[in-house]
Amino acid sequence: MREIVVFHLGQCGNRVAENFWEYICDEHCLNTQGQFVGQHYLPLQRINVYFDESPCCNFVPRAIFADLEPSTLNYLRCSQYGCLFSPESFITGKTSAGNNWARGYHTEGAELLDQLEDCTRRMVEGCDCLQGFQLVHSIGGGTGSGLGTLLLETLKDHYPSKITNTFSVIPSPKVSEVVVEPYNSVFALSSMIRSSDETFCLDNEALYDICAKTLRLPVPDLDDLNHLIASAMAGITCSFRYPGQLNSDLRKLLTNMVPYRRLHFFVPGIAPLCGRDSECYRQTTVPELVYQLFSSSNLMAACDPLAGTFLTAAAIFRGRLSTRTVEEHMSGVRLKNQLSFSGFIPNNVKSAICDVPPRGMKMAATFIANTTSITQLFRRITGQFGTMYRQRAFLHWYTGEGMDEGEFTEMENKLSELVEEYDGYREEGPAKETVEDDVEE
Ligand SMILES: Nc1nc2c(ncn2[C@@H]2O[C@H](COP(=O)(O)OP(=O)(O)OP(=O)(O)O)[C@@H](O)[C@H]2O)c(=O)[nH]1
Ligand SMILES: [Mg+2]
Repeated sequence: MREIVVFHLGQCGNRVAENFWEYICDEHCLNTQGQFVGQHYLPLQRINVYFDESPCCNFVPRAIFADLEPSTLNYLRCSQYGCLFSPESFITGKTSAGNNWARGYHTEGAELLDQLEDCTRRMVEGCDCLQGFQLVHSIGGGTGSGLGTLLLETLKDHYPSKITNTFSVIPSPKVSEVVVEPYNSVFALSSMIRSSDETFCLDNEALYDICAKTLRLPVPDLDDLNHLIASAMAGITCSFRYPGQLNSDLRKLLTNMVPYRRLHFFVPGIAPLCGRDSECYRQTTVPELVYQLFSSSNLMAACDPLAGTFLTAAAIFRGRLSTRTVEEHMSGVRLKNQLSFSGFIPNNVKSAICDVPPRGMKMAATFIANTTSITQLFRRITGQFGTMYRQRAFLHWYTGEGMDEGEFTEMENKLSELVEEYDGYREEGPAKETVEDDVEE
């Protein structure tokens, strides 16, 4: 079996953990104790990807939870699924990194690294054939961002042949009022260009807009955002968890989605969109799912795909659907749409069907896009970074933890180079006439 070890770091990472594992347990028919209560064999077939089977025949998530402050982990332990997790996989410090990347990377966070490494080694030793690591964290704070960066770099050193995949929550002023988040984000992102192989950008800005505009929630809270994140993570990991051909493990995902090593920042999307307490607001059909997948209001990063070029894309449909209908509509989008797809990567839009729909739905779909329009998100963050840095604002919090000013410029430049690289692959959209011709056909 091809196992994955999952890390949840910091407040955000551990809050998302609660939703994610609840979702996964539900899909694989595990109760809150990790006992299998299903009727069929299918949910068990690849359960080893995310779970270890304990001697008492229950399944234990192969996950490690760490935070510099104890409260988040205590909360997770006391949650409905709290006793599912092994007590040995919880690692805490005494006080938070105070939204300071440098405290997570250089000082306080670094002190937890040994424990994290030990715990990882134990888990890896228990694996038959580890495929890689997944990290769930936010990049706006101190622990998930700073310790997360440090952990990714350490994993790359110790396990160079394994794949590192992150689910990274990008900060937005719509959700958080902490001013130094652009600093923390640029530091984390600039390291992740090398230390992560695949990054799913979960942008609080876009998630907030989905809640407020599409789901019409009057005051979206973090649980609402996390519900969307968990749905996307379940959809993305569905191809690892159920038998199938497309992107069936982390390496295949890498091969299909990353044409250039550094350009591995993906925009996920899901359809239909549902709130955590509400049924999906209408029945869907395949054409509608496809339409929604490609629309910017369903994407979980605030960027407009019309403004960029798709380098690669993958859509995973769930439910009992006809392959032909799905293929027809997917290729229809390519032809009839104003969207532009990279001309020099043939077959860069892939789709697959998993027979098992998410609980309570007839059909659903998840989208993963590697699009040059992700630069809109990077520009937003570097813009905020630049404004503060030119004024030398809040620098002492970082220099006090051992950073020097040169590092600020260096990391800002790394991210700007990445943006330029993406821009280099942007192509002009299809000419107006060809679009109209295709529609008439
Ligand atoms: N979507 C989502 N975002 C969150 C959540 N919790 C925090 N955030 C965002 O994450 C950023 C702050 O990071 P945290 O995860 O709270 O920080 P941390 O990793 O615990 O680090 P320190 O508290 O500084 O030690 C802000 O941008 C928040 O908006 C959550 O549950 N869901
Ligand atoms: Mg915290």
